[in-house]
Amino acid sequence: MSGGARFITFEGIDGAGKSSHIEAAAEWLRERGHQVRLTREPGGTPLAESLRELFLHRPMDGLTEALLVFAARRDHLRSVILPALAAGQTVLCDRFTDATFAYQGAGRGFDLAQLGQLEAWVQQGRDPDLTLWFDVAPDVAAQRRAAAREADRLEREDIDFFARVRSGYAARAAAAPARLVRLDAGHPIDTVRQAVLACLAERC
Ligand SMILES: Nc1ncnc2c1ncn2[C@@H]1O[C@H](COP(=O)(O)OP(=O)(O)OP(=O)(O)O)[C@@H](O)[C@H]1O
Ligand SMILES: Cc1cn([C@H]2C[C@H](O)[C@@H](COP(=O)(O)O)O2)c(=O)[nH]c1=O
Repeated sequence: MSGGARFITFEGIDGAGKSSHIEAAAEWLRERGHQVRLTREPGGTPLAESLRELFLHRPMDGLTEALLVFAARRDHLRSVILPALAAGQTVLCDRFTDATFAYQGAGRGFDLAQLGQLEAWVQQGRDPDLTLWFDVAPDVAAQRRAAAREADRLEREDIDFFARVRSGYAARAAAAPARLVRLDAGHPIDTVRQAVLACLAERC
């Protein structure tokens, strides 16, 4: 195993296709000697999974959303992510704090400086080493979601909301270009998978 990125997050608007690629990424890394821990946000611990259920299905405002995801993240970090990294594992996480800036920040209009304070307080500098941002047009993502499943509370938001969330990801990518890699998720799924594996080959 080479000594590259070990905390890797997968991001994008709902329906971009990121979850479709995490298992293949894990398999590719395992074949190269990594011990892989797969997890997700909100969630990843019993407490955080309980918060996820509330988050996805109960009505609440943007501040409550932000506080809930950071509470879940605190439990997830201390119980799962940090111990796994300390044990030398590679952590693949389906969403992390970029999602909070994109959804609660750009999507809901929550104050970005306040989100930055929560980020610093909860993470104490532990950012992902690498983030794969699956970028796709909101109308394409909406078609994929409609064909795949029933919408949860967030997925019932309109196209304008997802356009703002997408712009939130673009802003995060512009602010951290060495960490956040944009993949064009509008391509066919096999093409996207090749791009994911090429990125891992370069960075892990
Ligand atoms: N490149 C692609 N082209 C066409 N369909 C795709 C592509 N990638 C994924 N899909 C399909 O789109 C649907 C949504 O994919 P997936 O659940 O991976 O998205 P997601 O970004 O993880 O969404 P969410 O974050 O809301 O869970 C699935 O039915 C999946 O098979
Ligand atoms: C971490 C995080 C997530 N969200 C939103 C994004 C999605 O709509 C859901 C999670 O569903 P998924 O199918 O597991 O992707 O939660 C958010 O708004 N803020 C966050 O910080």
